[in-house]
Amino acid sequence: MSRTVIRGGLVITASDEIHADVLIEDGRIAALAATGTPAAESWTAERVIDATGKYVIPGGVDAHTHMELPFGGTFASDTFETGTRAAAWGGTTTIVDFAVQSVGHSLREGLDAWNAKADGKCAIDYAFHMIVSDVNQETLKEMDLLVEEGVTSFKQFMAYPGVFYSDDGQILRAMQRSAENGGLIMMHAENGIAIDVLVEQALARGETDPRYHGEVRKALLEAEATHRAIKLAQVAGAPLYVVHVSAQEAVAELARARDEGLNVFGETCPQYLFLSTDNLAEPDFEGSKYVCSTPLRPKQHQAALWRGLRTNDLQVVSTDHCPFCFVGQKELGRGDFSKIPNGLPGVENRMDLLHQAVVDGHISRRRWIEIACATPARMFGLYPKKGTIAPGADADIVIYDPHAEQVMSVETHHMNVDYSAYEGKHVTGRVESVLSRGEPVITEREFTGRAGHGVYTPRSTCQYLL
Ligand SMILES: NC(=O)NCCC(=O)O
Ligand SMILES: [Zn+2]
Ligand SMILES: [Zn+2]
Repeated sequence: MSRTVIRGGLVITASDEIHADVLIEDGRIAALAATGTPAAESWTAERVIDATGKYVIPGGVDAHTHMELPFGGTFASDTFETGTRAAAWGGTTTIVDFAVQSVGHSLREGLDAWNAKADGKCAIDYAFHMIVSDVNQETLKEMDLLVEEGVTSFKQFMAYPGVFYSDDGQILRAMQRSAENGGLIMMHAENGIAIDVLVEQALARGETDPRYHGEVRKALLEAEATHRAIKLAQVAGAPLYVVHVSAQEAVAELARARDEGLNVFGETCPQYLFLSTDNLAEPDFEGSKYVCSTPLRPKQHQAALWRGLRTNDLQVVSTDHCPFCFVGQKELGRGDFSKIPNGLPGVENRMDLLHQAVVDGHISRRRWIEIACATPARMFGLYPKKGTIAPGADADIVIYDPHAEQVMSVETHHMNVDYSAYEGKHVTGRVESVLSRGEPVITEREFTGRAGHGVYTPRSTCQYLL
């Protein structure tokens, strides 16, 4: 039996903060005991990690990543190998990525393809949601099978007509199915049909710069789609999780639905909390680095997002990590913002940025762990294996130095992308060491993991329903 003890740290979970030692046996947490007590002192182990003065927190659960996603004629630049290694550097020990059903193909074909991309490559554990792009009778039957085997959430798009888009009828059918089989529909809520009209009109006026991406993808069209998705879910009697919420008007729709007692949930991302349309307006095509959908919003939307995270009208912060290099990828949209591949890098930055939110007073330490670890694990059927520090849980643990100072930069990050969305940002706090199922993946700021350590992790259904 292999044993590790982590001594002297402040153990933080979504519910508690205690000075405790943590005993790990064979990759799982075996026990916690208050530091200095006879019980803790009696533990012996081959590996002892001194966490004095540090936080001992659950590994992050990033429930929204896109490694190698095909988009706009190119592929997201992080592979499962590079992306999960970068995630580990940033204190994330589980990702839930999106397998894609292409139109005319089955869900199974998409899932098999994504399994093949990830198999043997990942440094940390991983699971899959399924993007449903082609709702038909076969797809609906396949959804039942996928839920049974641990792919329990399905993303649909009200945006991107002709690519991932589903109409209201297709959405309603998938929601009705998920009401029966226990799956959770994740919605990209933007009115893509209306947006495409505005894109065409903007380009006809010669408005081709990246900043127009933010102007045509209007907050009202995010709010309208969010409202419609909520009503469709209500008709179907299904729970709903709205991804990458960025507009204050969309937060208001979620808050109203939750006040009515509906099982409606919302996720936002660090880019909406820390970046804005000011970035999209950067000159010399630099704004393309910040093109994602939903788009970055004017700064005043950020207050509503922080408030939503405090009031639990928003429950999760994921990255929507979908990196494209500036050179050769974002550049595809020079002269036409609609051709810029959509997405930002961030899988390595999330835990640190949210710790900075603690330092800045936006959220408490326990809320940091709740929105970044515990709730995503519960929302997507991974709890308590993932997302907490408790006996029986996987020993996915981060030793976090809350006093270290760092400056985020492409020069020092590990993501396979040629820019940082947070270049030059000063952050207090840094990951020092990371264990994945008890194995050291980052050891005092050295990568000690390996491709293939991470395993596919089937999920149960949502554990967060009212
Ligand atoms: N968000 C984004 O811009 N790219 C990834 C695809 C998606 O999540 O819609
Ligand atoms: Zn989306
Ligand atoms: Zn996404």
